[in-house]
Amino acid sequence: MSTLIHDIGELFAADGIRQDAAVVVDDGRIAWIGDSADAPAADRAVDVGGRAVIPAFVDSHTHLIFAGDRSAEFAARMTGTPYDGGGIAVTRAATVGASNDELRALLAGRIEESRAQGTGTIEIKSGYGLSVEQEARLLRIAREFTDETTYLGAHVVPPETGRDEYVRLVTGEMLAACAPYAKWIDVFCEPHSAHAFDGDEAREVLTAGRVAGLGLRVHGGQLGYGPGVQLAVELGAASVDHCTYLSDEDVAALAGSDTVATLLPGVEFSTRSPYPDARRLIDAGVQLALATDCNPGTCYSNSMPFMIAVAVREMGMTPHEALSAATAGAAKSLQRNDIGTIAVGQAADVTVLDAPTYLHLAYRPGVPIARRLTLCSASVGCAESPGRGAPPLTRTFTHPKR
Ligand SMILES: N=CN[C@@H](CCC(=O)O)C(=O)O
Ligand SMILES: [Zn+2]
Repeated sequence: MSTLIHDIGELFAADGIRQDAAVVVDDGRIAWIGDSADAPAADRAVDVGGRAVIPAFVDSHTHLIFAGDRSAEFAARMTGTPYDGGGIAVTRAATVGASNDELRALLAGRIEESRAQGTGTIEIKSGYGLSVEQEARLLRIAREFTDETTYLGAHVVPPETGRDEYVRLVTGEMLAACAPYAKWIDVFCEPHSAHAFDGDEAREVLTAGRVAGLGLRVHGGQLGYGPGVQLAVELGAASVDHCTYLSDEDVAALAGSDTVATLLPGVEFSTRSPYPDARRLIDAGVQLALATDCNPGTCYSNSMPFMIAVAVREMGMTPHEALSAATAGAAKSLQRNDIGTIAVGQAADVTVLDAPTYLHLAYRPGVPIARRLTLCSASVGCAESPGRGAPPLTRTFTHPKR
């Protein structure tokens, strides 16, 4: 069934921003893009009333599968207690104690929240199991929701196991149990945390993951300067995430590489830390992504519009750069060329803004204007906010430039 989406006030297309545009979707793919006035006939039509349409956000870094609550840890941070990764053990205990159905329900609810804020593709990491059975269980459940699953057994060293023994487990039996459910392997490479992994340990983890056929991702430069970024580039990781603390050598290595630097501004917001300098990276030619890192410790927000607003306000990104990083950049970090842009042939995964222009993403922080468009064979609609419903597409907008 083909669908015509028309009266698009502003279309954030791969070849530039178009006004008064229309898009035809056929069989889940974008089949035609042009002026609304020239739109061909289709089996059904959706009038978006002058709203802006953008690619659905790609949230390329989340830890969405967990149980428990760490709001008290957040409150303590706001009065000066620094983050060091120690709270991961608290989430582990709650997660291990939750049944499969409880975890499924928690994850489904968080994904529903993400969709209601305009997110299409979501990456999900394990990392709150820290044993063979529990890590495999988390990935099995996450796989029910997304193909973008990441094995993060190397999140922290659990207290009951020695460091060397744990690295052996993560690179051996645990990897074998988890690899069938994972596309990626990740490691928290952070010499500034007693709980995380140093450069040599991270290298062992990533090398073993690569041998098992997994793509590489790295948590690097979150709490201080360290080897994570250089290691990611050297091993050809798809992405190195956080990049809050970067030496000039780190920036130069990223600039000459295919490794995407994924910035996670919700973490700096929620840990009251200095933001990464996105401008420095863009000016050096580094490819950037923006993602939420949604997790119970450093950022319990799955709002991509919020990340865009913070990146623009605090990190020197233009609204265009921030939206591109949250869509095309994040798609690149997942090595996906079918999502993250609006162009003929791409997956028809788009988000409608209750606004005349994408600039409102940063201009109206905290206002729920983004909704992923769902194109089911039976119906067309916008993802609903849990308990609140989607605003109907009845209001119309006139683009400010017209
Ligand atoms: N830093 C490592 N992992 C997460 C935080 C996990 C937690 O504190 O529960 C992050 O990306 O920030
Ligand atoms: Zn993370």
